[in-house]
Amino acid sequence: MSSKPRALIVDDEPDILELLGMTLARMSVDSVATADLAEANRALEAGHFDLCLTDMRLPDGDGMSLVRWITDHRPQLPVAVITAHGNVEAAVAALKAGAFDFVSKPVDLQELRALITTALKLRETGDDRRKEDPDSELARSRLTGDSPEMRQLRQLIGRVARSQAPVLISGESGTGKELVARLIHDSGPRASAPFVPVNCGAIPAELMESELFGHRKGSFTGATADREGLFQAAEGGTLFLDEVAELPLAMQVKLLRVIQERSVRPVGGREEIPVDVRILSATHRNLAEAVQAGEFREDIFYRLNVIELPVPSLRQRREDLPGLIEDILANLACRLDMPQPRLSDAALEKLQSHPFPGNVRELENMLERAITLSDGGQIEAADIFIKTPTQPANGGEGELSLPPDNGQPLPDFLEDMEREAIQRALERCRFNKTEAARTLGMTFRQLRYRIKKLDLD
Ligand SMILES: Nc1ncnc2c1ncn2[C@@H]1O[C@H](COP(=O)(O)OP(=O)(O)OP(=O)(O)O)[C@@H](O)[C@H]1O
Repeated sequence: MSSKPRALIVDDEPDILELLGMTLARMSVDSVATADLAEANRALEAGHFDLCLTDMRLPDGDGMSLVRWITDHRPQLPVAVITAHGNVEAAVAALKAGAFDFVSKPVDLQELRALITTALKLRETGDDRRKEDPDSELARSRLTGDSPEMRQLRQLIGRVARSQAPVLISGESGTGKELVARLIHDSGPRASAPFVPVNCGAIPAELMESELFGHRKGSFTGATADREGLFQAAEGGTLFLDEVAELPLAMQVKLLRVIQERSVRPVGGREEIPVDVRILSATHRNLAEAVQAGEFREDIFYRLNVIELPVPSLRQRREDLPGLIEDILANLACRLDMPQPRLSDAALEKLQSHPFPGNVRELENMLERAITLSDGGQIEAADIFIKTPTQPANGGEGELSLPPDNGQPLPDFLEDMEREAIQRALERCRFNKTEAARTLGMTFRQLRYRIKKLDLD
């Protein structure tokens, strides 16, 4: 691809046309300036473009109709909109309609340059193979499953990977939400920059601001040096907010500001630091319900949920089970440096009749346990241990007993009891951590911490 990239600019304000044209020229991009929709359409019909920048309000109509036309007829052409300052609705509507990004007036040159760079990267990766096959090899190799649900998910991933719009990945625990987020990052123009996952439920509320936005030396006890936050660590790449429903309300407000301004202010700092980060988030909860319950702010929900990507549960795609088992056993065998065991028919049947409330993660745990129990090259039904609410790990719902008189140190015994109580609660609540935390009389955050500490995940 040796020829210079070409951009189409659509705006009726001569000053903006000039600014955009000059910025593009400095980045070695040729541009064609048009002042209204009719002219833009003629240009699109006549030639090839690698990027389109359009104003929202045009003399003969709405920039949105151009976004829709391009999405339908030129899906490989990244189109970005120029919105009036503070018009969040217009920006969100354009992203939903297929715009890959937006820039607001007055146009910030640094932001504009970052946008153009990302769009041009799409040109480099948008080869013909990808055009014909959105269900890419990369996605197939990582996300196992040939069910229609899985194929559709992979196609959606391919599509949203090209956009810069925030995506909310929803689905039950263990369905593969983090895997999906990584795939969106790795299949898009930000792949060579960092992917930074943040578990919003695991960071103590009082540290969250400094973790996300960084801090200046001396801003609080223990801040012995300047430290950059996770937003800056993800510069040019993707920040993945896992368990986003657990973000405290005060942090939601701060996050909204960062998304809107595209800059962060470290704790104790006065300056704003511009950041170019795409935000993906995930939740196993129904965020719309959390908004209704007053636990999640509607404005931030609206900004994070520009595109919703639901990940199906294992129950919704049972036909994928044999393929998943095969892949997981192959991975485990490789990790444990042993030949890949086979699964007896009875063992497969046993797995097929289980509802898998903990989804793929539960299947992985079950097979890992089975592999260590099985002797020889075959996993039998007896090696598959299915925990049900009525048949917990220790064989019965009995009382937790006193320490055995075997000299076990008390702290170890207490830790065992804690582990057992948490495991039972999780099983009773079908691995819904929020619910389990409630029955244990602790906050979700505390439970996440204990699970991590006790290595229960
Ligand atoms: N379709 C799939 N193919 C292969 N592996 C999968 C698939 N889906 C999930 N996994 C595996 O299952 C495990 C759980 O996935 P992941 O951590 O992405 O789930 P999650 O939805 O983010 O869970 P949680 O909500 O509990 O954080 C991972 O080890 C992941 O690699």
